Amino acid sequence: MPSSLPDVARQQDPCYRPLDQVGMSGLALPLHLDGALVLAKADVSVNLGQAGTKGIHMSRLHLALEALSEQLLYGVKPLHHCLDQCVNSQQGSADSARLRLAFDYPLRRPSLVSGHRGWKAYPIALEAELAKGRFRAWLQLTLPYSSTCPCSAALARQLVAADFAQQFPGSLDKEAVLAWLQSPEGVAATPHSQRSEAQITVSLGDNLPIAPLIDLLESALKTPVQTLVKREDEQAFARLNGRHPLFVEDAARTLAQTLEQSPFGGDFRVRVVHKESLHAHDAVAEISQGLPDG
Ligand SMILES: Nc1nc2c(ncn2[C@@H]2O[C@H](COP(=O)(O)OP(=O)(O)OP(=O)(O)O)[C@@H](O)[C@H]2O)c(=O)[nH]1
Repeated sequence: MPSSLPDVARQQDPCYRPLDQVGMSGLALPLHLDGALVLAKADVSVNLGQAGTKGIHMSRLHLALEALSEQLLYGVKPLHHCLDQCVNSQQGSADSARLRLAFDYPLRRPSLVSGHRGWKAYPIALEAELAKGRFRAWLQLTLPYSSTCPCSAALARQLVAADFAQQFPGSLDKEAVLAWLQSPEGVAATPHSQRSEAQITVSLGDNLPIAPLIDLLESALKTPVQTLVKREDEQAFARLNGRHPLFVEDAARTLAQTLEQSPFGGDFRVRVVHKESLHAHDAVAEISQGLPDG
């Protein structure tokens, strides 16, 4: 860099106090993640621990991110190396760095029974910090799923049973029952169900198990939102919702137990949000182990 150029960021003055974090936010960064090319929004920063220094070498953080985008991310090591570069590039004025990479992770999901499949994008964030030599990383992911209210399901069944008894006293003519059930006045009640979200944070070891974690948690929830649906798939989905109704308490406990019993079971935080079709508000629940509440 020609030394003739003014370098305002390097000005020294006793009035310049240390800063907790200085860096860049919202930088567009393509990432190569185990077979998927994603476009991330990157936030990166270092602390400015040296009093009397005006600014950091901002471009050097950018250079570290550019180097990260050229690597294959099969684990968290490249994140550690990137943060190392950010700290070391500041010539002793920084001893910690933070990184957040937020992106949509595409996965092709099979239909329930029809043999088709469709893409789904999962909101993911990778967070990492290097603080005085200690590296830690976390994976945040959001899983959309369907939740059918267990109480509403029981109330609906009671109504349908009562209508049945009234409609078909004594005999049970199967054909007649089916015709009635398919008629507009046949199904007197359906439980309320709604789009719901599981917001999961897990601490990471060396690996970056995004797809395996999604598979594990979706199979635990039983009713993830679907991609390509034929009528046979929709009927199978109706059966799954009927068989596995979920309060927010059930969803939070199921996900926490699944994480505890899995290889990913380090520190975690589970927050579930049911965007209730019964209310104008959401039902929420949270459980965490080793991580601060959200
Ligand atoms: N520290 C800092 N730099 C900023 C800010 N906004 C823009 N920049 C610019 O970031 C550019 C790159 O910063 P540097 O890394 O210092 O660039 P450089 O000095 O040419 O490169 P090095 O010699 O490697 O430091 C400079 O032109 C700064 O003016 C800011 O808010 N803080």
